[in-house]
Amino acid sequence: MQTQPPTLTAKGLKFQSIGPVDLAVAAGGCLALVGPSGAGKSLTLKMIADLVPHDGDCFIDGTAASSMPAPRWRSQVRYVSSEPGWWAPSVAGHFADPKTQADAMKRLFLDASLLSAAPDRLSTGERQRMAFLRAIEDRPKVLLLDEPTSALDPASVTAVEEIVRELMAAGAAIVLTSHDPEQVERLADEVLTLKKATEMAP
Ligand SMILES: Nc1ncnc2c1ncn2[C@@H]1O[C@H](COP(=O)(O)OP(=O)(O)OP(=O)(O)O)[C@@H](O)[C@H]1O
Repeated sequence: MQTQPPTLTAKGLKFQSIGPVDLAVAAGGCLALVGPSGAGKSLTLKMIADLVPHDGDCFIDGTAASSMPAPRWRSQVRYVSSEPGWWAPSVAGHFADPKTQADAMKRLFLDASLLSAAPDRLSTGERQRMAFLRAIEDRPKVLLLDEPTSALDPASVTAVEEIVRELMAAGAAIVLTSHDPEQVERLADEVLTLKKATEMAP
């Protein structure tokens, strides 16, 4: 049960047939968005991150996203896609300070040499773990994890979940999508089920 005021609040989020979605997550909390494929889980995370046009608004510690420039909102609210994009020639080019990643990479079974590699040379699972590390480098207040371990082996899943728990303990508010009910059980303290628009028709 959440006893402190929420870090993240979303009210009336709506994009085409998805929503309206209301939610709230406190510091240290994890809300899981679940539901069938196509129900709008990823789009809801993208609306929260202000990456797609939408109705409704989100608030961080009571301040509306609509009241601040988008870059300021996105510096606090980070969307971690299950299919991350890469823009620099090397993996290292996506970090402010790649040297600080050595310990975390070791924990996630990632060889240090991957930093100097081109992103498209990495395996899907390596890219997913590096994108996760990239997203948490500056410890955003709100982390939106979209199927964060979909391409990972069980040991790497456990290692990523350990880091997620540490971020929560340090005060991050997490919104997670996952098709793995056991992962939802392990990480989330609240669950919000989204339905496909056709299921909601009277
Ligand atoms: N940018 C977009 N514009 C219009 N429709 C979109 C857009 N992105 C996704 N959709 C559609 O919205 C619906 C919800 O997509 P979304 O990716 O949020 O589903 P999801 O619940 O995350 O599914 P999955 O579990 O398969 O990842 C889908 O029918 C999808 O085709």
